[in-house]
Amino acid sequence: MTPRTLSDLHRFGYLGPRGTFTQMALDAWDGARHEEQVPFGSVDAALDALRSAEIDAAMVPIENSVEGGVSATLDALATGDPLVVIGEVLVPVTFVLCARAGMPLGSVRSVGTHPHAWAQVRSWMASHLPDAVYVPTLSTAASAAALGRPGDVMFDAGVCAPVAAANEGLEILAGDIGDNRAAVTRFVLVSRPGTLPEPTGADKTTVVLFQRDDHAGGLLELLEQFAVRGVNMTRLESRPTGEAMGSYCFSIDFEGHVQDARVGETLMGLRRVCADVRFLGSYPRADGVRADARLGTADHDFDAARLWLEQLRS
Ligand SMILES: O=C(O)C(=O)Cc1ccccc1
Repeated sequence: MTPRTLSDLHRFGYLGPRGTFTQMALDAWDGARHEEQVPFGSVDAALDALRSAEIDAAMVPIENSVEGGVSATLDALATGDPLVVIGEVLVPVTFVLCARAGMPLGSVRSVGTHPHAWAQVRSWMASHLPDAVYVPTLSTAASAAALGRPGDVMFDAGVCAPVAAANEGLEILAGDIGDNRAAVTRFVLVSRPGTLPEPTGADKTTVVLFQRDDHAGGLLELLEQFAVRGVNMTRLESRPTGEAMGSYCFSIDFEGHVQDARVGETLMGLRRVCADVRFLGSYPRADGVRADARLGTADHDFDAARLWLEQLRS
């Protein structure tokens, strides 16, 4: 199979509608700015469209600096037909409270937004609208779109990005209502296997690990595969597999590219001790931070050790 390159991607799906933070991430991705952008109502819908080749790539939220992992994305990537991450984008998030014209802040009884946005404005809501009922929506921009449509809506106000409120001609009741001004969300660009970005020296790799069985030291056994090869992890989450109570898999990001010797050795070690290792891609880091190979873990150290062993054997 000829490997696809990033320039072969032309139809980009994203968690919509227009005005989501995910669309901002897609706009920030150079290769997508002048290509077709297709909004989807949910992360699952976007990833299903990718699996059925309706689109070439999909931008989805994966992690927030305040709220942690986006379970819908982590679970959709851990199961089903394989997909791979080919890039990441970091977007600072700023929330506004908006409503149809003529709705004073004091009359707001219910607020619609995405669960991750709600979690990030909880303190502001507790002090300004303590009795407001929360109504979950599929995205932040979906709450603004509902308020912008004629007819009844399920809530009085929405929490979204300023651009989503402007798109729908809504009034801003309060700006910058996030509890943590430094909140950043990480989005990943996902494609089908066959696209593997070249190593840059500042890369990340994502895997999901499924253990063989539950035993004392089982997690340690996985972690030591990274430790002994000097591979630094940047995210570790356990997610239920859904098979039985207490059955978990581990979703892990770590520094390095599958082409790096220490990453290759780590993956082989994991393959030996796990029931299954799902490779979810190697891709350039959004922050460009280069990984420092600890003494004895650079590519040439592994090459020299292999040569030494070959000499012993001959
Ligand atoms: O709903 C959106 O706008 C999204 O892109 C998902 C999301 C929600 C809250 C914070 C960051 C991303």
